[in-house]
Amino acid sequence: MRTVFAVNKPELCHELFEHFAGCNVVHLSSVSELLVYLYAHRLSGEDTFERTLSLVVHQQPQRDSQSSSDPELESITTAELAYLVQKQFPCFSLSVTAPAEVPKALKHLRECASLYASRLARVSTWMYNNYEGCKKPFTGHETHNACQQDETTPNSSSCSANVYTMLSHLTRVRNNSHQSAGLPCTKLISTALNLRDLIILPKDKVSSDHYWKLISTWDFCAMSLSTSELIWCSYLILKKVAHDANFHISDNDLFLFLLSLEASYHQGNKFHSFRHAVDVMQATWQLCCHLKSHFEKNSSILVVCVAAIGHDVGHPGTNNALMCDPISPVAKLYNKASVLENFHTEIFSDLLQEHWPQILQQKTILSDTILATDMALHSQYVQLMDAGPSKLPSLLSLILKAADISNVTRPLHISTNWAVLITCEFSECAALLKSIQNNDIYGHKVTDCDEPIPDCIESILIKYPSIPKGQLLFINAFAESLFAGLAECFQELRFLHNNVQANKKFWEGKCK
Ligand SMILES: Nc1ncnc2c1ncn2[C@@H]1O[C@@H]2COP(=O)(O)O[C@H]2[C@H]1O
Repeated sequence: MRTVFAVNKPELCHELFEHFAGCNVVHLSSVSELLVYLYAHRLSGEDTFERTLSLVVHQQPQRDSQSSSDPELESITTAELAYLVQKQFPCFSLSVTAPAEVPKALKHLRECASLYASRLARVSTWMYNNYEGCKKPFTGHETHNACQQDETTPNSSSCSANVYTMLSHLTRVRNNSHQSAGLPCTKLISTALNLRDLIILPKDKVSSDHYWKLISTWDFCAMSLSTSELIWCSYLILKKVAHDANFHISDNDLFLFLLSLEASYHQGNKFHSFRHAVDVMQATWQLCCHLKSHFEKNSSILVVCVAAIGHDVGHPGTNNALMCDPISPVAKLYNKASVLENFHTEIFSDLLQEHWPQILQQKTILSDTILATDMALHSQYVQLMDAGPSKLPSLLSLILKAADISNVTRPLHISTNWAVLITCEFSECAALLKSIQNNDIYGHKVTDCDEPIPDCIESILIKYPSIPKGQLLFINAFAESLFAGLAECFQELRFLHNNVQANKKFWEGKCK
């Protein structure tokens, strides 16, 4: 079922009723109402806008039309709305069209439906489909048929129903980077909407004290938080470290940055989602607090926390091996070197350019720390740590690298929950590999392991018997050497090594 959003012209549906058969039609009276609808449904989880292809039908406003909402936002053209939607909701498969183009647009959506038929089909589409978006770069000022629609089949490179692919995301970002400023999206939205109103917290937990206590301990459990709560915790941390670093950003702009970042992660990923990013940022911030005396500038703490929350942006929920074999269009662009990490860095830099350009004054720290999370470089970092203080890699890179795998140092029940999620993601990768070998990428129906994680560890181990061995393998191959090395170099981080040792002991007991 496709969702059609009829914006700013309710009678649209009567004129186009025959074309909307089988669609869920949502009437919205303005662009700001559309934005609020998208943010609210994304935050509540009611709709990720990633699993199906939706259509926004927008009537070009009359020159003299008056709007009850923000006049500047409501007077944008349909092409400008298409540009704004792509910019603010990068991972959404949401096409914007004028009424005249509806029949053709819906035909394209139907043709592309197979690309979204299952989790596996979506992941394959994101990674391997070579649709690169609208060929001509959007300046945001074109007329509404800027995106030349092509009649070819959906699986080829030119299904122009704004199907999300990693290549289209990167192509748009690269088009943006060498263009003069396009539509001032951030200004338009932050002027029209009070974004704090979108962050709905549980009634009994509205006070910041509750969340401040949560984020200030190593027992932080990102799994137990809603998307709104994750955004609220991120806001509290970033507001604090930005204040300490004298980097000013208004609350509304910080919320808009976080909302756009959340919409740039795939909510359906088991492990590599916005939730993981917030967990890594909270760990990064806590490690910086433990190592405060080692920092000359508070801006370093801000930049590494920002790098942490953006370090996996746009992650497809697989890994570099699957990005390179079969070779994906994005892997070709990076010559198979740290493909995902380079992708995250480019995508995140574009997002910061739009929402928090001041951070890009430290672009090198941002890219170095994100690239340090490539596990192919793991042994180099461990050897450098063992080589003594003079060879020590950048402390900021070590901190983000440690935070990225710090789930194995969290209290056992929290660590076990992360182990379930990574185990589900690994099994999806195995299913994808199998479908590639069977040359059946789009047709394969892998069962989403969307089931809730069992409450107690014993039930988890009955349901996921491979976890003890998998955790031991990972701790012995990667985590123990890193956290032992960090404990040697920084006494303040000994607790990490103690925690991973305790968890390892538990897993050894389960493997007997
Ligand atoms: N608890 C865990 N068990 C097994 N592998 C893990 C665990 N946590 C992190 N990883 C792996 O460590 C990798 C760190 O980089 P990535 O986030 O790309 O992908 C991560 C996973 O492949």
